[in-house]
Amino acid sequence: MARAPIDLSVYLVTDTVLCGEFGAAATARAAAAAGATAVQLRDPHASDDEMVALGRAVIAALEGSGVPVLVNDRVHLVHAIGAQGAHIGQSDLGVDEARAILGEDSYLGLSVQTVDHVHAARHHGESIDYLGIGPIWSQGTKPDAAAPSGIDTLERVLSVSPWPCVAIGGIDARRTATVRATGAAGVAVVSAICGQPDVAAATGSIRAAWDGVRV
Ligand SMILES: Cc1ncc(COP(=O)(O)OP(=O)(O)O)c(N)n1
Ligand SMILES: Cc1ncsc1CCOP(=O)(O)O
Ligand SMILES: [Mg+2]
Repeated sequence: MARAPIDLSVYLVTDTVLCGEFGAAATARAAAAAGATAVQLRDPHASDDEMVALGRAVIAALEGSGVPVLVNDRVHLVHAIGAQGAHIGQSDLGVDEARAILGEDSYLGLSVQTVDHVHAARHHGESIDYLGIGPIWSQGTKPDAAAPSGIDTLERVLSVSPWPCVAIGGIDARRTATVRATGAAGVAVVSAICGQPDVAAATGSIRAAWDGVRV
C-alpha cells in the first residue's frame, strides 16, 4: 500500500446547487488557493455523465494545486473522472467492493455515526484511509442525514478509531477550533464555503481557525 497520508485539515465537500452560478470548479479552485487541502465532489442529483463532466472540470480547476479530489458515493466514476479517491457511507456500496473498484492507489473514506460503526469497520484496516463523522451539529445540507450527534460522539469515535477522522455537519470557522481541540484530523465543510459571497475569504477563515490563527 503506497498511498501517502492525505491532508484532511480543511476538506471542502462541494454542493452544485449551493455553489450556484459561481460553480463547483471555481469554488474548488478558490478554496484550494485559500487553504482547502482536499475536495469531495458531492452531487446526489447529478447523472453519472454530469458527474463525470463536473468532476473533470473540478480536476482541471485544481491543476497544479496538489489538492486531491474524492468522489462521493459513485466509486465507479473515480477513474473516468481522474479523481484520487472516493468517499462512501453506511448505506453505500461496501468497503471491499469499493476498494476492488478503486485499486490500491486511490483514497477511500468511510462515514460513521457511532462507535459500533468503527468496530464493524475495523477489519478493513488499510483499505480505509479516513473516517468522516457526522453530522456533529445541526445542518441543512443533507436532508436524509442522521440527527446531529454532538461533539461527545466525535470524541468517543476518535478514542477508538485507528484511522484519521474528519468531522462534518454544521461546521463553520467558529466551530473549527472546537473540532481541532478534539484531536480530529480535519473539518469537512459544505455550506460554510459553497455559495458564500467570497469563497476564498470563507475558506481562509476556516483555515485560520484550524491553524489557530486569530483573525
Ligand atoms: C467527509 C464526509 N463525511 C461524511 C459524509 C457523509 O457520507 P454519507 O453518509 O454516505 O452521505 P452522502 O454524503 O453520501 O449523502 C461525507 N459525504 N463526507
Ligand atoms: C454530507 C453530509 N454528511 C453529514 S452532514 C453533511 C452535510 C454537511 O453540510 P454543512 O457543512 O453545510 O453543514
Ligand atoms: Mg454516501
